[in-house]
Formats: sequence, C-alpha cells, structure tokens
Amino acid sequence: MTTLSVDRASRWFGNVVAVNDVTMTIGPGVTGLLGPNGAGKSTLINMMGGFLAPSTGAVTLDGEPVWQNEGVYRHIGVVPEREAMYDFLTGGEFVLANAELHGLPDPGAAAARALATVEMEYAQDRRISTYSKGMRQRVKMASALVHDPSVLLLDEPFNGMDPRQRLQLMEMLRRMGEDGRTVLFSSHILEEVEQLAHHIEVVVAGRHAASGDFRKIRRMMTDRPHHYLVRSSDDRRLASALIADGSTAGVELDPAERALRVRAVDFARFTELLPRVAKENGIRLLTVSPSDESLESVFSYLVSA
Ligand SMILES: Nc1ncnc2c1ncn2[C@@H]1O[C@H](COP(=O)(O)OP(=O)(O)OP(=O)(O)O)[C@@H](O)[C@H]1O
Repeated sequence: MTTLSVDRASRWFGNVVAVNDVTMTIGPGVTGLLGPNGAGKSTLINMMGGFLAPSTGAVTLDGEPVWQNEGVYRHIGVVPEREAMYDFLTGGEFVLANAELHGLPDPGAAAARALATVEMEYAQDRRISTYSKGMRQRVKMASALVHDPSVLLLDEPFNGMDPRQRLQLMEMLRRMGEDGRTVLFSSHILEEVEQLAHHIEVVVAGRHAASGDFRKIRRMMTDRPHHYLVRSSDDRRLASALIADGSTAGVELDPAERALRVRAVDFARFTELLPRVAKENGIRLLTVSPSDESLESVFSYLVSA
C-alpha cells in the first residue's frame, strides 16, 4: 500500500481552521511538504498517519480510510516532531517496545533490523536521556520503521540536527524512496526540501498552495514581483529614471525611511537596470535591500498566483 490521498480534507480545532479543504495525492518516492510555521503541516501529517480524524473530507491509503483502521496502520510509520520518548529506556528497549505494541511475530529481530537501518546498534544499550538530538531522531525513526511500513511520514525531521546528521538522514530517506516506499517529510526550509525532494506539496495558512516539481515551483518563486528598499544620493531622479523602464512596476517615496520602495516585475532585468541607470545619471546607490524575502511572503505569492 503506497498511495496516500487527501480528498477535500479539513480539520479545525475550535474555531481555528488548521487544514482547509486540501486535496493531494502522495505516491512512492520522496515528497517534501513545505510551508511556513503554523501552515497546517503537522495536522496534515497527523491525519495521514491516523492520529487525527479529518473534520470533513477523507484521508485514504490505497482507497482505505486511514482513521481508526488497524489494517492500514500496519503500513504507515510516523516520526513525530515532538520529543515524546521514555528517557529512562535504552534506545533498544524503546524500539523493542514499539515492535511488541505492533504485535510482530519476532519483535526482537524486527527491533534489531530497524536499529541497524538507522545505524544505531552501537548505542542501543544506552539510555535515551544520554542521546544527542540526532541520535534521538534516529531512534524515533527506528521505531517508526520497526514494522517495515511502506509509508513513512516525518514531521520536521531535520530540526536541530547538525549538518552531518542531516546528510545521513537525507541519504537514508533517499534510499527508502528509491526502494519504492512513500516518504513524506515536512519542512519550513526551502533549501532542505530542495536537496531531497523533486516533488513538493506547498501548504500556506491551511490551504494547498502548489504541487509539483520543485524546480518549477522555485522558478515561480523567483519570478514573482520583488520589492526593494533603495537609498541613493538622489531618490527623486532615480525614481523617474527607473519608472521609465518596463521591468519596474512601481516606485514610491517612503519619507519615513528616506528611501524608495521599488517593485520590480522582471528580477533579472531589474538587477541589471538599477546600477546602469544610477551610473548614467550620476547617482550613487547607498542601500539596495530586498524588503519581502521572508518565506511567508514567498508563500503568500504562491497562494495568490
Ligand atoms: N490541538 C490543537 N488545538 C488547537 N489548535 C491547534 C491544534 N493543533 C494545531 N492547531 C493550530 O492549527 C494551525 C496549524 O498547526 P500545525 O501545527 O498543523 O502547523 P505546522 O505547519 O505544522 O506548523 P509548525 O511548523 O509550527 O509545527 C495552527 O494555527 C495551530 O495553532
């Protein structure tokens, strides 16, 4: 079982709408679930993993509802974001406990295999309280893998990892995707997703904003209108020279900032235009800074596109 479908699913908590009418299909391979903080990624993952029921709509695995469906749970492994582990257990005991909870025929062998997959055999007899963040993450991963699920859902798995641990985990997830498993991981960091997933799903403020090839979506992000704050030796003259060119969509004098707010439609052309116009008019550029580079503004653009 490998294809997860979210069909017009919403989930609200009181009057907070965490996930709003989302439809997406996640198949084998690695998919990145990208969105800013509070976008609804964890809620989506919890619905896909069977921890939460959708308020409306459906979440299914190969057509079977996930919620309260034991048969389906056997195919899904979840690595949650929160650190809810029994620190007094050793890593080996923790993974074994999960193998037993799944009612596996040979829990010991399953736990050993899962610990080997994440290369944690060497520390399996140490208490979890002595583990680093990366080691904890790997043990969580081993317990999610103990029943050999075909679907692996990971909520912000790279949070708090150092670069080496991050690379190791990426390599592991890549391998699982190549083996034909459905691997979905959430992140709010564009670069992280870029390194691991070609296919991404973007959620913003509970809504599904974009879906598809990472490069295509990245291009949409780069091609969006860019806003700059520009200070120069002659803002008025610079403003009139810039507005004469088609790559500038708007220029505004901001008296409080003593600067120009420039909206450029064609990113590449504008970065060539600005220094040229300044030079031709004998104007010195003092500051040029993007004013809308936050991930939130990039995402908002995608939603409105
Ligand atoms: N159990 C809950 N009770 C009330 N509100 C909740 C609950 N779970 C999530 N929310 C709200 O739903 C929205 C989406 O939260 P969610 O955790 O799914 O987002 P996220 O994209 O995973 O964010 P983050 O990256 O910060 O974890 C937020 O406004 C959050 O406050």
